[in-house]
Amino acid sequence: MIKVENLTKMYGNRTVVNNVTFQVGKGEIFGYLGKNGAGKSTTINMITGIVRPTSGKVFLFGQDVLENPSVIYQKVGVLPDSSNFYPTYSSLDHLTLFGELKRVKMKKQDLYQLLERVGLQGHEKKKVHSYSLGMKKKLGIAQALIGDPEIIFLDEPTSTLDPESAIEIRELIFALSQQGKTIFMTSHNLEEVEKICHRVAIMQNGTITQMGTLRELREKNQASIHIYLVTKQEANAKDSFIQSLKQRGIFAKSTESGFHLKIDSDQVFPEIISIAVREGISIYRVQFEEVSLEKIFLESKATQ
Ligand SMILES: Nc1ncnc2c1ncn2[C@@H]1O[C@H](COP(=O)(O)OP(=O)(O)OP(=O)(O)O)[C@@H](O)[C@H]1O
Repeated sequence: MIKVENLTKMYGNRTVVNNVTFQVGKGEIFGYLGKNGAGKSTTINMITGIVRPTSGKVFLFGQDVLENPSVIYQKVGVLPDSSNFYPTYSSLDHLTLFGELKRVKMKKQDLYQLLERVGLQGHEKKKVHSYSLGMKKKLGIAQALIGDPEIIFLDEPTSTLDPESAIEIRELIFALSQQGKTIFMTSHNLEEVEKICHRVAIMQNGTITQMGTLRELREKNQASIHIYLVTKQEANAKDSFIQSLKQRGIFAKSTESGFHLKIDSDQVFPEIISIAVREGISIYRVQFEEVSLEKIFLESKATQ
């Protein structure tokens, strides 16, 4: 649905997006991460036709955006990094106006439904100057959903939202992807990205330094999965279990409450269970600890 090839943006002598290439498929939630100034918004602005690339290509639905800009407006929704609204207009007024600009015919009922989807029910007729930052963000998301777009770009969709609203918006994003919509979102909230994104790209100083599913990033970064097993076993039975695991090349050591194991892939887990059964080890509790996206992100910074 989205294909970006060698996309570059220079402002004067400064390269703010440098030779970026990626693709996003239908129904995917793609997370674009990076610290402030990394070039995330500039990438979105180039894909959505707001900023002209210095070089490179952008294809949406297989069509070259620079050659055929009309595709952008018809089937694409955008929540920009900052939305400007008319203070004396209500949510209903804004959606009506944006609908007209996008040439989408919407009945009053559709507008109410859209505002309910983003959690603005009860505020439809209130003027925007009385809105909190979070309410303006929700209005921006409603605006992005006008015309039921196939590709939705969301620049920081949950920043400024309270935790409850952020959960609602995450559920909405997830539901949109379940309906086959393609979501490209930026976020600073790594925990959020871990929860909802199918794939991520990490951007640093205009360049993508890591890209893939979380599993791929973990494997690429040789990130181990730590497993803690709680048991009430006698010491000699524990030793025998540890020896069997070591013979299979699995790191294992005894702890006060049981065992600490380290594996590179969860594919090994069924074998661990088989060995435990064979060795007569009763396991009361299992705790997994996987390397977080935050760690990958921080380590990725350290390599620069
Ligand atoms: N119109 C412009 N002219 C000159 N420099 C610009 C312009 N727009 C953006 N930049 C610079 O490009 C760099 C990337 O900006 P961009 O807004 O894409 O970053 P970002 O990753 O979205 O950051 P944030 O998380 O703060 O939104 C920044 O250093 C910014 O100052």
